[in-house]
Amino acid sequence: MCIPVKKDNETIYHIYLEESFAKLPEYLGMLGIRNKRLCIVSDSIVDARYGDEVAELLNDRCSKVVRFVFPAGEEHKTLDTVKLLYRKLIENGFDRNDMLVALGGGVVGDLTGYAAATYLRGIEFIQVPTTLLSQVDSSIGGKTGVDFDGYKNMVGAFCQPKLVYMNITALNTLNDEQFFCGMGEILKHGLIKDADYYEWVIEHMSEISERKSDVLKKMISASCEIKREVVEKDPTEKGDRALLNFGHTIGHAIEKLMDFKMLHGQCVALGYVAASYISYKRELLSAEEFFEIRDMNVGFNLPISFDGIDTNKILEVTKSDKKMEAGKIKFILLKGIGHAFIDKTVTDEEILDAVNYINADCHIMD
Ligand SMILES: NC(=O)c1ccc[n+]([C@@H]2O[C@H](COP(=O)([O-])OP(=O)(O)OC[C@H]3O[C@@H](n4cnc5c(N)ncnc54)[C@H](O)[C@@H]3O)[C@@H](O)[C@H]2O)c1
Ligand SMILES: O=C(O)C(=O)C[C@@H](O)[C@H](O)[C@H](O)COP(=O)(O)O
Ligand SMILES: [Zn+2]
Repeated sequence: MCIPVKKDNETIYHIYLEESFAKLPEYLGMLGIRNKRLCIVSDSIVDARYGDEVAELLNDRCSKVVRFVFPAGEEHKTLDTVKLLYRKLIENGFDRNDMLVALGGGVVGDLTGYAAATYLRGIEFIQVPTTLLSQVDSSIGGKTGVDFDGYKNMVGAFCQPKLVYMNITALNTLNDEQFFCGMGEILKHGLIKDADYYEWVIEHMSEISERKSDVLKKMISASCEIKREVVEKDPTEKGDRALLNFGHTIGHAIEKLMDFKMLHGQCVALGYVAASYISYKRELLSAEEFFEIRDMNVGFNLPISFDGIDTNKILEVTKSDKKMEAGKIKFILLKGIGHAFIDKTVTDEEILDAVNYINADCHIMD
């Protein structure tokens, strides 16, 4: 399956859904990519599983393959890691014609994309996403970047990949916690844009949890389509791309304050329960809709509460995220399932109330 992503009516890259890595050289060939130096960037876990296989496949296609591997985990999505990658590229004589290959989850993809955007003022890169989250979300749309002082994605650039190649069989080696993280962004896609898709995902909960490949294929391609449509219309987040940030305003604050012990997809899922709570209190969501959103997190092994962080601290960090405009937080709310909108009128009291709702230490959840 192939999904073209366009800019000004021209295809700028394709997203391929495959069942192995085998076709990667062929698609690179179709892009005219040959005799370049390639640097495969991976974290330690992905490199150990897939690094040799992918390097071997790419060997025939290029003049040199080097590998850059960093320790797995969000805490390594930093400028320090990017610096080590720049050094590796310089040591191996990488010039503007050469290319980076992001083989891994969203951490690898965001970091590699940022290095590609900045090394020699920009070289090409491709995304080979290996987690559910990166296949449905982070590999598409060209948001690249790293965290800074624990603040999420504070340093970054928009930089589009030349190709997104996903091997969905790689999802079989993901552990359950990481697999269900991807469901946070998938449920988000349904909640902000497509009520029918949201209901379809819920109806297929057991097949998804069992990782039935036909169902996963349908779900991944549907989510990729939703993300494609949003980023094509607004590639640099001047407007409606911000809808993809549903759940992230509070989610990013929790992620930081938990020192990345809670995973991105889990924090997003918690963040959208809080945002949905605000929507419910404003009577934009019915009680039935709100409780369905909350309870589906349980169904997909996603959290509905956290503990150990002060609610006021979350409000403070929320206000340091990127989504501030003229002192107001750009909040994403729902007006019914499938319809998200940007709202700049959410008050501190509403945020505190919503965060208290998901804060297990406040014991107000029924
Ligand atoms: N750029 C964007 O648009 C965008 C969108 C969503 C999320 N993100 C970012 O993505 C990151 C989260 O991505 P993630 O959830 O993929 O996390 P991740 O990259 O940390 O990967 C999760 C874990 O799974 C391991 N792993 C990866 N593929 C595997 C496989 N096939 N088998 C076994 N283990 C595997 C990794 O080594 C890692 O330990 C966050 O930094 C988030 O901010 C970016
Ligand atoms: O692609 C986007 O745009 C998104 O917002 C997707 C999010 O899932 C992703 O986590 C993104 O990195 C968050 O963007 P940020 O600008 O708030 O860092
Ligand atoms: Zn996200």
